[in-house]
Amino acid sequence: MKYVVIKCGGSVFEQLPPSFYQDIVTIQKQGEWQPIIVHGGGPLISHLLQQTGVETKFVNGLRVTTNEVLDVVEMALSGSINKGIVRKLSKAKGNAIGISGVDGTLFAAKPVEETDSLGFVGEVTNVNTSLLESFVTQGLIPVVSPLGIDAFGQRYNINADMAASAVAQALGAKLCFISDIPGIFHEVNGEKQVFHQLDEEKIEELIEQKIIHGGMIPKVQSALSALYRNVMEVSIVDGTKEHGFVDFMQGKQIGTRIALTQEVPYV
Ligand SMILES: Nc1ncnc2c1ncn2[C@@H]1O[C@H](COP(=O)(O)OP(=O)(O)O)[C@@H](O)[C@H]1O
Ligand SMILES: CC(=O)N[C@@H](CCC(=O)OP(=O)(O)O)C(=O)O
Repeated sequence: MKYVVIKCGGSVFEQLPPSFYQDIVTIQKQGEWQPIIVHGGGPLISHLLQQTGVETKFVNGLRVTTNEVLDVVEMALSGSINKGIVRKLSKAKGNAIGISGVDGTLFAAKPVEETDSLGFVGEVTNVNTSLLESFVTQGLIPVVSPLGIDAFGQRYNINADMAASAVAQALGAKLCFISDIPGIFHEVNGEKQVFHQLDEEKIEELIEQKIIHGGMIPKVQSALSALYRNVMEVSIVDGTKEHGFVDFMQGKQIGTRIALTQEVPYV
């Protein structure tokens, strides 16, 4: 079975055309590629936290997550957003199942390395691929919210780009990040110029120059770790454009494609 993991960013939900969901259903029904959606929802989480008067802070694109924040993250991602996507796919005559990474230990998780100052921010240590495969075998499109769980039942908030990358790595899938920008760009004389292709060296340079910043940092890092481990193709695609996902599937030049120039050290 060939899989394509589609990561839908919270930044773009409101702007996605109905054709986006129809295209996913069409690809699934054609049968060659099985879509799996992993979604974010950062803006809704921030909005709800603001409404409840809880402070929210990001470090290198990752949200500092206390237990209080976790409650809101779970409610927003595994509730409202996850079920909203399932309904939209259903409206597009698709059959989807919405689950969180906690269900069936889809995402076994541990605290992210580097720092413990991020609180309950996790990274995926294992993906329960047989669970995903069993849904797909039944003709369902999995829609996954990025929370994980450890052996002690502790839940973690996982950046959705990192979660999508982990799924793509586990399945050897293609990976498509759907976001609200035309691709990774820099500004030249006030005009946005999109990089159509980037490799690991250029990405490092752009992060150092702060041209890549904020939420784009975990996205490019997730893209690179996917390419180092088993993922054949990664692009960042503009979800606001009609049929961007189909163009990606057809290998057209669209958004920013990330590709390695150096040899993959291991697969
Ligand atoms: N060089 C860059 N090119 C494009 N977007 C960038 C760049 N650097 C930072 N960004 C930011 O990254 C955002 C996309 O990441 P994020 O907010 O996490 O979105 P999503 O919810 O789609 O994952 C863009 O909206 C933009 O503000
Ligand atoms: C640890 C961490 O930062 N988790 C993210 C999870 C949601 C997410 O990644 O949403 P987007 O894809 O819309 O950015 C957060 O709390 O915002």
